[in-house]
Amino acid sequence: MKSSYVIRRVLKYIGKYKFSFIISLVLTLFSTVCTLYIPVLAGEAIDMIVGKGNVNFAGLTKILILILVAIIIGGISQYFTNTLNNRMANNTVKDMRTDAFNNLQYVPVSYIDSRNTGDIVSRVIADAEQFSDGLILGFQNLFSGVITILGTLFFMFTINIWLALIVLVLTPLSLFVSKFISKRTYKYFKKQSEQRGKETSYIEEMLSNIKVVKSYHREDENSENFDVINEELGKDSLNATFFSSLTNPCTRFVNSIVYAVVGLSGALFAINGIITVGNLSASLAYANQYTKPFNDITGVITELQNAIACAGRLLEVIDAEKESDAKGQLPTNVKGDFTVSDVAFSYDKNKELIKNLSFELKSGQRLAVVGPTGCGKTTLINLLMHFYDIDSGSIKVDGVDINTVSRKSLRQNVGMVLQDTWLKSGTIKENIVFGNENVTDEQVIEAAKKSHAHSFIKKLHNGYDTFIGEDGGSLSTGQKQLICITRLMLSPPPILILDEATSSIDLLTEQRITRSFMKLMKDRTSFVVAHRLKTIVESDLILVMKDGKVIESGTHKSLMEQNGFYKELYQSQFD
Ligand SMILES: Nc1ncnc2c1ncn2[C@@H]1O[C@H](COP(=O)(O)OP(=O)(O)OP(=O)(O)O)[C@@H](O)[C@H]1O
Repeated sequence: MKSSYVIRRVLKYIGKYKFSFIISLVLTLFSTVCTLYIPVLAGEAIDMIVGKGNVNFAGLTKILILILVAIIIGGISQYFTNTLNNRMANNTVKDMRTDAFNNLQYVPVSYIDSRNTGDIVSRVIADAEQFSDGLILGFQNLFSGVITILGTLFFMFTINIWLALIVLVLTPLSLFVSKFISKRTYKYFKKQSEQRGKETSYIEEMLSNIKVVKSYHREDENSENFDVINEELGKDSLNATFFSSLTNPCTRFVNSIVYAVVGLSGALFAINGIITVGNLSASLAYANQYTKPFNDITGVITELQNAIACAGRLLEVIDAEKESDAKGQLPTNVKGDFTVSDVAFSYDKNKELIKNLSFELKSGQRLAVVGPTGCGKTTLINLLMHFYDIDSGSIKVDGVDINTVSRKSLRQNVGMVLQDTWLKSGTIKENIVFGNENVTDEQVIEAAKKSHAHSFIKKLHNGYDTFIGEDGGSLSTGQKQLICITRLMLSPPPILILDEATSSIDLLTEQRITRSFMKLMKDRTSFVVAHRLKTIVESDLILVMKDGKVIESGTHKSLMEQNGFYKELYQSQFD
């Protein structure tokens, strides 16, 4: 994404808070002018103290009151500016995060499938956070820095044109030093955060695979790999700290040069009566703080460049193209007749996967899809659910092409139980009633009894009120599937899809799942992706797939009689 485009888009988001933005700018102007005016007042005060017995107390009191007022107004303005800036930056980032998350709900499944989930999460969380930090710093330092430099020069020119010119001539030195330091500091801080990211993901990867690590005796090698990453992080952190700690001494050094030159020339002017002692003192005060805003501005500019890069990554998620959808609706009482005609589909358009797929399933019938791993069973489910668009052919439900109806209208008629179950963190009951909130406790228990989940749920320490963490917590794969089946049992849709759990579940739970799903499937059109063939012998139609193609189809009996791949597969599981 081009920086100019990102800036335009970000300004559009900030535009929503333009009222706060304008107030913040006005308050910054107030606080900076107040701060800059204090040396002038202090100079005037000094000029009122001429010598012993020659002090203008009345004028001095007035000036001291003015200084106090300037300090109070400056302080209050700064407090409100900071509050407004923080609120604006947080709200802008909050709006962008909301847009990104909302857009992710509507992007095609292929968008998520083809990307690293960790990367998407990092864009919405970490990049947004860095963008917010950059924005706050930008709001706070950029405008005030510019006003401080212009204000300082303005006040100095009004005090004495020659002293002001000396400061102006020394400006490039301030610019050069601050640019030199901030460039290097930024470079090493960036390397440090990249390296930190690497170290975090390495630790995460090793801890989440600790059993594999131990079973392959990789402990020592892992420690060595970690040492290399850690060493690199140490070096980058040291460099970053070194350059950032140079900021203060270098700023002071340049300031001291400006201060010394202004002090020396000012003293000569004062001796010759060109300026007063008060004016000299005011000029010295300005010279003393002249370099700081240059540091602030250069720091902010590098920080803003980083923030723009982060905003660009976030905007890519916000702008990701939404899935197109048809407007049509399926009839209200879907029967569940399926006609799949000559369907072709591939994820990678150069690598053919499903071709010439055709079958017909009448309402209430059961279809089982079997075949070796990677043959395209889950892909077929993806197509039936319209998660992916087919390349050619047609899929019709009750005679209506699914391409002509909205995805929601299709999916609300389909209940799915996948191997990767989706459970939210909450109680068992909350997970069962999900999407069906108006049901009673009795209905929940009745559904759980039907799905054979009741017996294990009641043994949990808090029964239906047991809290399960994200992704089912400590429940087994089979138990999670039983909860999902119970969820469907509460109000079963006319079409069902079950991707059977693999060998990771015990035989008893598997039998329970099969029994409960059989109950659910009664009189409903259902698709079962079968891994264990004995569960599908009673299916009305069995599709045997290999390399994306249906190589055999029929009932269990007819397929066994064909003496082909199915028979081989079936026998291999029982021999
Ligand atoms: N999102 C995707 N993008 C690209 N290729 C994919 C994607 N999903 C699956 N594939 C590929 O498509 C082929 C079929 O995969 P699919 O998941 O349908 O197999 P499967 O029969 O369900 O396998 P299993 O029994 O192991 O679950 C495989 O070669 C797989 O690598």
